[in-house]
Amino acid sequence: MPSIARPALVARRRRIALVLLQIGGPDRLDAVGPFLRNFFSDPEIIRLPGLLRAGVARWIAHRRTPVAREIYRQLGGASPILLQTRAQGRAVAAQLRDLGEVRPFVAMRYWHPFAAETAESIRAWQPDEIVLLPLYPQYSTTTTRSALADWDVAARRAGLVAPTRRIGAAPADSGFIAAQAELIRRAWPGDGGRHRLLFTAHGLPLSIVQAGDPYPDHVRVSAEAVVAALGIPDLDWRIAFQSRVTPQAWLTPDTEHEVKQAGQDRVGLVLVPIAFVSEHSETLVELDREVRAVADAAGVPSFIRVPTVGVHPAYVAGLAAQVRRALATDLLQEAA
Ligand SMILES: C=CC1=C(C)c2cc3[nH]c(cc4nc(cc5[nH]c(cc1n2)c(C)c5CCC(=O)O)C(CCC(=O)O)=C4C)c(C)c3C=C
Ligand SMILES: [Fe+2]
Ligand SMILES: [Fe+2]
Repeated sequence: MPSIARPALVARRRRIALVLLQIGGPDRLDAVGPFLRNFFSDPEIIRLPGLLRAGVARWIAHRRTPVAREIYRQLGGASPILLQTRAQGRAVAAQLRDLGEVRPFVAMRYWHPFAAETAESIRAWQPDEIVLLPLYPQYSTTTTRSALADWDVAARRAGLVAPTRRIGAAPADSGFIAAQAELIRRAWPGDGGRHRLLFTAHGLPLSIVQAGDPYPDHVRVSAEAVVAALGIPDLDWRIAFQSRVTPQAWLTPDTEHEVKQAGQDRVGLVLVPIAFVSEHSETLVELDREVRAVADAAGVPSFIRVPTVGVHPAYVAGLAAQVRRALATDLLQEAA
């Protein structure tokens, strides 16, 4: 018997676009210059009026380009951040299948895929709802607020009309903390020597902190939650800040300073990159090569760098739970 085509009676499943927001990184060496110009043109990063900012951005980017090119050359010419962010998106979406068709998208702040490109792809897919998930455990005006503002412009230009929910920072999210603590336990040396746990977070110019940025407080909240989860009696732990890239005063203590201090104190170091959730130039080059070389020169007896949470099941489960909570929130309530 020939089969007879039947009209589709199945209701269309709820379509949810899950948008992961991240910094982004150059995908080839020639992209390093334009990537840095985008970085320093962000009004949240260089807080000067338009024309002046454009000039300063070009100047700082020009000065930084040779250093950054060398960093990305050591990574094989490109940042691995996009591949990892995509893997995180797939992992979170896979936990949300019962909600409907959840499709992960990535919008990067300073390199492709830009928010404008992602917003166009989302418009073509016509979701019923959109959830914005900034991949910054600690809120900063320079990261979270900048990414959300960038998204808003892109979404308006693309004519996105689907209801949109945004997930806030969760520096003590139980999944993030459990994942980080588990990775530390796994890396902790069993040699009986003296060790110091050093939480290292991306730094911030002091002027931005003095203008009210809550980032250093959030970093402390994350570190204290991890220390509590570890439950190691008399644990020697500290927080430091890395990645100073402009001549202004930045948050202290500086990571390299703390590494030299560990050399003087003759304690081994276990470094935890607490503000990054994937591997990229800041971890693979700055920590694993540059900071490690400082530790060797300072006579630090042992140096261990804990991996970032990546697609750790506890972290992914924590993110999925945040998405569920956001979707269950009344949009009016969210706007309030
Ligand atoms: C004034 C400059 C910068 C501020 C403020 C800043 C804040 C900030 N950044 C991250 C996370 C990442 N930054 C990364 C690289 C990077 N950051 C800056 C400058 C500032 N960041 C530059 C110029 C660069 C490029 C690399 C370099 O020149 O050293 C990255 C890695 C990107 C990649 O390689 O894929 C991340 C991630 C946070 C969390 C943060 C504020 C809290
Ligand atoms: Fe940065
Ligand atoms: Fe850096």
